[in-house]
Amino acid sequence: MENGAAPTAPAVIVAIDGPSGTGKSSTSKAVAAQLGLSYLDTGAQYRAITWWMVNNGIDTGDPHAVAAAAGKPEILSGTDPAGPAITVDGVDVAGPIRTQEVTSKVSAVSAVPEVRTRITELQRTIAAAAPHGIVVEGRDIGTTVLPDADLKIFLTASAEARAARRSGELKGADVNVTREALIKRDAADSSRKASPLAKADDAVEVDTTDLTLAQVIECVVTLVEEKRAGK
Ligand SMILES: Nc1ncnc2c1ncn2[C@@H]1O[C@H](COP(=O)(O)OP(=O)(O)OP(=O)(O)O)[C@@H](O)[C@H]1O
Ligand SMILES: Nc1ccn([C@H]2C[C@H](O)[C@@H](COP(=O)(O)O)O2)c(=O)n1
Repeated sequence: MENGAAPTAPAVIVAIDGPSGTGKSSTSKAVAAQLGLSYLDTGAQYRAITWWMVNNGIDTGDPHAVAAAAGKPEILSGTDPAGPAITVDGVDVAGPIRTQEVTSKVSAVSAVPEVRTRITELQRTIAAAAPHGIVVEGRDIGTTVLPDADLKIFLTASAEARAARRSGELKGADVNVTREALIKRDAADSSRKASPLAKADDAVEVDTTDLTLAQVIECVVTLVEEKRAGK
């Protein structure tokens, strides 16, 4: 370098999609932190708008009511992988969006096209503003939100492995009940008309069933580094 400064790596956009419990959040946060990238949890945004609907008495089973209210809440997402903040109308909702009530209603709310248009716009704005690049995780990032992402990963794992992981988090939860709930949510997310959960044709599929989290992180870091090196 002429001025002696270290060369900076070009910004890189990484899309990580997959069903629930495949390790998207854990992997994306760690990869972003390791590579100095921003991080966006798009599921948290759909959870946040669902939380707002519930708190404002909107019938989440009524797509017309959800569509009419979709533009009202102001959702702000932080992109620090060490502490990804999320607020709705200035209220910190990082905890409340993880309740069972929100989890059971988020698929219906996120299937409403007006909701997806609104949230997709937010996601694209955030990704475009990331100074060194970003890891964006969700269900339709590689197919719809960022179809020109530099690298697309689609994580999978058996329903049994995913249920065991989730049951480990939700102390005392019955693994069979957890498994059925995961399968039901994935079916709803995959079968909706608007931008369903799907693998992009050019995504690299990584089956995490028999991999440790550390192995998955290492695999994705290597794929990003290879992409950056132009391989
Ligand atoms: N390869 C792995 N091996 C063992 N446990 C894992 C692995 N990957 C993730 N986990 C654990 O599984 C749980 C779910 O992971 P995570 O939240 O990252 O999944 P997710 O795909 O983002 O799920 P969701 O879409 O529901 O948010 C976490 O407790 C995480 O630590
Ligand atoms: N890009 C996305 C991300 C998430 N959703 C919906 C569907 C999920 O069931 C829900 C919650 O996501 P999670 O926090 O479990 O990752 O949000 C979506 O439709 N599109």
